[in-house]
Amino acid sequence: MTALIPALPERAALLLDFDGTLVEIAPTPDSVRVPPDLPALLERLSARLDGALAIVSGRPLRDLDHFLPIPVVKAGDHGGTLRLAPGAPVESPPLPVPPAEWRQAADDFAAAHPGTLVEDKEHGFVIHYRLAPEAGPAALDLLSALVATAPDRFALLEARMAWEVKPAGISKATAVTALLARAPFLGRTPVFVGDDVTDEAGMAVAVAHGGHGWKLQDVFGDPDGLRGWLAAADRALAGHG
Ligand SMILES: O=P(O)(O)OC[C@H]1O[C@H](O[C@H]2O[C@H](CO)[C@@H](O)[C@H](O)[C@H]2O)[C@H](O)[C@@H](O)[C@@H]1O
Repeated sequence: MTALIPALPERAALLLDFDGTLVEIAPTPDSVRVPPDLPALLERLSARLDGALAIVSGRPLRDLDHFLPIPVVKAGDHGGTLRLAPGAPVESPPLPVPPAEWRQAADDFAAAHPGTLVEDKEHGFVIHYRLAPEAGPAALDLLSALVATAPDRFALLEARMAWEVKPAGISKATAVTALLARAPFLGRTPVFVGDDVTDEAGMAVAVAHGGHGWKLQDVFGDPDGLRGWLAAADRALAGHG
């Protein structure tokens, strides 16, 4: 696999998904393990790319700050939020909040389906069924019925062993488009790496800008393979490649 991995293009901009890409999938959202040397590696790479490295995730920014407490560009909430630097204002279009009854219905669902759990986001929520796979179809039925009552405002997103209610009209394409329009990303060759269907919109924008959309499993195999490649890119950019 390693021999086939492409090199980082000249004057690249790196756009990296988090769950399942930079870190291995864990049983629950809170139990993700970040390798101790990953934050420093990402911070170094960002500096070597003049800041043109962004984490582009479905997670809220607060989660990204918790797992990666480093000053790199972060886009969260599947394109709903963007922050160019720590302490910088969070850029976000006006987004709807799901009705309280929807959120209550998700709690009721979790109570009735042991092993499932509900993850809250400011403008949506997720039903995770990784620990109760048999509940996946029922979660889909519930959430698609809810979203069908307000399709102009909300959309249902399939994630890995999870279904998410999120605002309609935003995606990782939103975040990547916004980033590539401004410095330090503007004019660079974007490389988006992700593992999930939710990443495909971001990959498509990178390709449309003359760059690459790399599916983790196809190019790197697993997050460990990607981290090794990032470390090699770091050494190459430092002139020790
Ligand atoms: O865009 P990403 O950074 O890939 O985030 C996508 C979602 O990831 C998280 O859920 C997934 O990862 C969990 C931890 O490994 C796993 O337990 C779960 O089954 C996966 O679906 C996160 O919880 C979501 O908020 C993100 O949208």
